[in-house]
Amino acid sequence: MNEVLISVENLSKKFCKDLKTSLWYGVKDLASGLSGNRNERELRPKEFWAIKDISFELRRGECLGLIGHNGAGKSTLLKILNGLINPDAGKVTIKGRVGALIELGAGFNPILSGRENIYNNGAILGFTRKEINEKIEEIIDFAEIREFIDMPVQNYSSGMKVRLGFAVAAQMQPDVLIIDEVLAVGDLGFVLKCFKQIDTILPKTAIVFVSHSMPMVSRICNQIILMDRGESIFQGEDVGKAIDKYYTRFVDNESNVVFTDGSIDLEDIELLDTFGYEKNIPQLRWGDNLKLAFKFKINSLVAIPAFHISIFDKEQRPVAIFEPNVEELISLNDSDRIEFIVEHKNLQLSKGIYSINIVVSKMANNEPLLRMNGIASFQVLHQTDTWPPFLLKSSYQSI
Ligand SMILES: Nc1ncnc2c1ncn2[C@@H]1O[C@H](COP(=O)(O)OP(=O)(O)OP(=O)(O)O)[C@@H](O)[C@H]1O
Repeated sequence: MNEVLISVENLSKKFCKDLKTSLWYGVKDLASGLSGNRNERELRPKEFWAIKDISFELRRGECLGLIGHNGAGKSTLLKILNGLINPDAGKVTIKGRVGALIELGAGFNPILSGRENIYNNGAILGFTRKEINEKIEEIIDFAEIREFIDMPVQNYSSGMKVRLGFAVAAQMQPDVLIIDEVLAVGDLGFVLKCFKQIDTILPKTAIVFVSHSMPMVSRICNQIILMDRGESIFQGEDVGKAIDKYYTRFVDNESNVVFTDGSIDLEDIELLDTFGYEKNIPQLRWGDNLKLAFKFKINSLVAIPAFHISIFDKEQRPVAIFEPNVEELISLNDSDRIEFIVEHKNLQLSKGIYSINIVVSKMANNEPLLRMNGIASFQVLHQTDTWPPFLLKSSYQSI
């Protein structure tokens, strides 16, 4: 087994909601610090735990994902790991060189050029000028900002700052690499390059990665801490389960009309032949048939409608679309309602929660009549924790 590079024991950090009180506590702590602060594990009025009792160990070759909603304490934990702030209680032990990409542009001196900043940051990481000289061309190439390398960093775009930051942090081959949400501002080409670089350095590095993008987290992390109000509410190597838990905190059952010309309204949608319910969300088992019953009310329809029904995952990425109807479902003069069932057999969406959007348009020219998001949600059940949107029924035979 590889050596432990990061060891965190019962780490806690409290903050105060009010600046004045915070300053007063600061003075008091300073005084009591001299005689030994005995209240470090207790909260005083207006204080709260930004980090509470977090413990973990990370070895070379491992990548820990820190996930949780806004304000959960992820960045605070990273800042403690990076030595930017001190914890109130607990202990952090880090071995080796630490590369960190924390806040956009943090760690850069804005009035210095990109090149000068590379030397500065390299020196902070503990490299000699000679070592940096050997690496600098690679860093500039990796960041793809050669044209701008002698321009002050304050004039860089946010993507350029991240490119430079990541290039320095990753090319210097640190033992520990700390990455906060920053990759979110890089363009796709750069993000792909970063992932490739992370894959290359990971065997020799321990990485702590904070992100709100679960596809990114599942792509690189082999263990997760799910945080909520400073505490770890899930911790372990079951990345799929952690992501599941993260998502179920954001179930949204509100449907909304994005566009309507008033000619047709959705009256009802129902999932048929469901397996069960959890918190009002109908459940299906993987491999079941997905059967949706729609009821529309016609107000003043003059054209034959086509129905485009699509399925979105929890990240609001479209994962599938039903073929639209090519024939009219009812002759328009017959009724003031359109009711139909649409069915897809043998659902192979992997486990997780999905939502449904619908667009009703004129069949002849696709002109929209009604567009609604989140008209229904459903959950697919399966015993294996998989992340990709499809789990394909498969058979294997040896040849
Ligand atoms: N210097 C500070 N003084 C007081 N409160 C702070 C300070 N820094 C952070 N906090 C508070 O600590 C809590 C945790 O913040 P933190 O930035 O760690 O959350 P996060 O999980 O990184 O959130 P996000 O997903 O939004 O980046 C928040 O309630 C925040 O307001």
